[in-house]
Amino acid sequence: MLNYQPSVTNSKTTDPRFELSDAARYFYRQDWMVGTAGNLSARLPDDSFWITASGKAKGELSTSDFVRVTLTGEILERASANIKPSAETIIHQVIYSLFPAAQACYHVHSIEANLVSHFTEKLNLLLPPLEMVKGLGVWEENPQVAIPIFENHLEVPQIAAEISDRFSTQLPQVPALLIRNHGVTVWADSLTSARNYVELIEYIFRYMVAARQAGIF
Ligand SMILES: CSCCC(=O)C(=O)COP(=O)(O)O
Ligand SMILES: [Zn+2]
Repeated sequence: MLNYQPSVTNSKTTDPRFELSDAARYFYRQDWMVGTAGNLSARLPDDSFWITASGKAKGELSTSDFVRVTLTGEILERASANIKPSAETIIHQVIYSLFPAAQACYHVHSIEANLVSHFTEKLNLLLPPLEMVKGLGVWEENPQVAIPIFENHLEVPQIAAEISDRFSTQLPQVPALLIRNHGVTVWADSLTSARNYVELIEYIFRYMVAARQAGIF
């Protein structure tokens, strides 16, 4: 068992579960975490991470709706034995293992993410060269940025293995990936940045759907 001792137990400033719950509520209100959809996590100093428990309504999370797990998926802390970590925890494990600077990993389901996942059959989806792309860390004129797409296998470990395999040889241009017919996952060096990345990428997806309807992109 790894030792993680928050300086003040359940303090809003030190316990990331409060900020994760706030973010989930915000995403729920945007229709990006409808019902139980999506999962959010935050890494702790000992490399374990808090992740949303599986099947919880994301608009009304409390601190007991989280599970603390290791990078290998071992459960360290939970409110009760019947609470399970997100069914997609292994994807968060892969992201934290591949990207040591990642402090948060957010996964949401939006209608637009599912629509744009059909704009190509390839492994990468080209994003429009919008100013918003700068918010994802690409400061180029007319940026040609693509987001990696993965197939939505029934077995989540297969999705995670494909993410791990592909990213081990080719790093993505932006800290985001799309699972076809499923949703987007972003990671960042802070919880605030992860929330911003979700908003930015969802804005870009909304633009792509609207632009396609207008015959632009
Ligand atoms: C209704 S969402 C289906 C499962 C899923 O894709 C998801 O993001 C939520 O799963 P979790 O186990 O994290 O609640
Ligand atoms: Zn999901």
